[in-house]
Amino acid sequence: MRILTSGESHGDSLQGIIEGLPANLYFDIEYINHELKRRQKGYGRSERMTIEKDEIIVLSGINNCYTTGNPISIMIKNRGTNIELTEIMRPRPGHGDLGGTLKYNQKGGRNTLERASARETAMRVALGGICKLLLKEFNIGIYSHVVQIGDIKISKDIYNDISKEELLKSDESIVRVLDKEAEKLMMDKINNIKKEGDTIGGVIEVIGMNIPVGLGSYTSWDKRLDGKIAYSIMSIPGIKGIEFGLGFNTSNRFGSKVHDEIYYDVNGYHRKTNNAGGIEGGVSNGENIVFRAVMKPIPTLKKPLKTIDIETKEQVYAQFERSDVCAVPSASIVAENMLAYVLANEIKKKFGGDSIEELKSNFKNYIAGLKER
Ligand SMILES: Cc1cc2nc3c(=O)[nH]c(=O)nc-3n(C[C@H](O)[C@H](O)[C@H](O)COP(=O)(O)O)c2cc1C
Ligand SMILES: C=C(O[C@@H]1CC(C(=O)O)=C[C@@H](OP(=O)(O)O)[C@H]1O)C(=O)O
Repeated sequence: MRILTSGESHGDSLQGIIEGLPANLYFDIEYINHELKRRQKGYGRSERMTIEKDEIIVLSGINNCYTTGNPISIMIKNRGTNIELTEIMRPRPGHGDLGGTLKYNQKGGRNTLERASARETAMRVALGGICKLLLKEFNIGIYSHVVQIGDIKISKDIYNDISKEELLKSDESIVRVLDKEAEKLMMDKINNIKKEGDTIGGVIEVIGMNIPVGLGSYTSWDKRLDGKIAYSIMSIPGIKGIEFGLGFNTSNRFGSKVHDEIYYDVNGYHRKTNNAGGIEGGVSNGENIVFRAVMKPIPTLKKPLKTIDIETKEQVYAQFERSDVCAVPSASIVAENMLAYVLANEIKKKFGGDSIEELKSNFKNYIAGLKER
């Protein structure tokens, strides 16, 4: 399976293609549009999110609401196109403006901004939403929540014992946080930072549930599941790091307090802890896949940082255009859908099949075989 996106932030539309989905999968447009709505929410976003009403238009690959096995192409119309697209001569530190201008031999940063912008992540969520539809056929669910904004953290380390029902409640919070007290503090923080003309980042946690053992492989470096997930998550604009399970905290514990001991009962192998975040040796181990990712503060500051005018080489202040102050909650939805893409790809790779019926039958055989092992 593969996905491809195109389109500029303030152009007519975003376009996307997904290739390799099995035939006969119910193509639930409402579900995909709901994912798009979830990405548009979040405290600290700019007025652009009140202008955009992200919905997909299907161009090809679907017949009577079912996939055909053909590549699927979709489009999302941009509404926020009526701004003056001035050249960016005062590149913003932290954004792609300067690097893109130099690399592509441009006059300024406009063409870079248009594509480096996280507007593109709307299409990724639509394509990832299609992947979520495939995963739902296997009862695999992907959830997320925000665990930190600036220096405000949720009070409880909950990744090990949280239920799907609890996680779904993050959709009810405008910061996507499950801790009411932290929610208030985070909103205050975002308000204060906005008043100061500054921006703020944070940390998200993403959890994949009901993952079968055996996705990914250690046989070659580029087949490792954690590597593939890390790549997809690090590709989200603004994401600066990812850790699986106990992650960076494995460094300050002994092995006996890190590795998840193995047990067996009528349901097969299982663990009582999940410090590995569901992946060992580059292969899913049947526990939840759990990772956290950190997003840096938004680079466009109302009170701008120093930069150089590309034309005059004078020391000036960076350009300011309408901008988010915090987009961490939205990034968590993008991350969910990037994970969906990686997992759907792995399911397709491991179980094969050109129709959903064939894929499910192969999956069922594998799961039945595991019970005898
Ligand atoms: C959902 C989302 C919304 C964003 N909104 C803005 C924004 O309004 N202004 C901005 O300067 N950066 C915004 N960013 C972040 C930039 O796109 C990002 O920092 C930039 O592309 C450079 O990131 P990189 O160095 O990680 O590639 C947003 C990111 C995401 C994921
Ligand atoms: C448009 C989206 O995010 C945009 C991402 C973004 C950036 O620089 O990354 C800059 C802003 O765009 P604008 O300058 O038009 O206000 C955000 O609104 C979106 O998430 O759909």
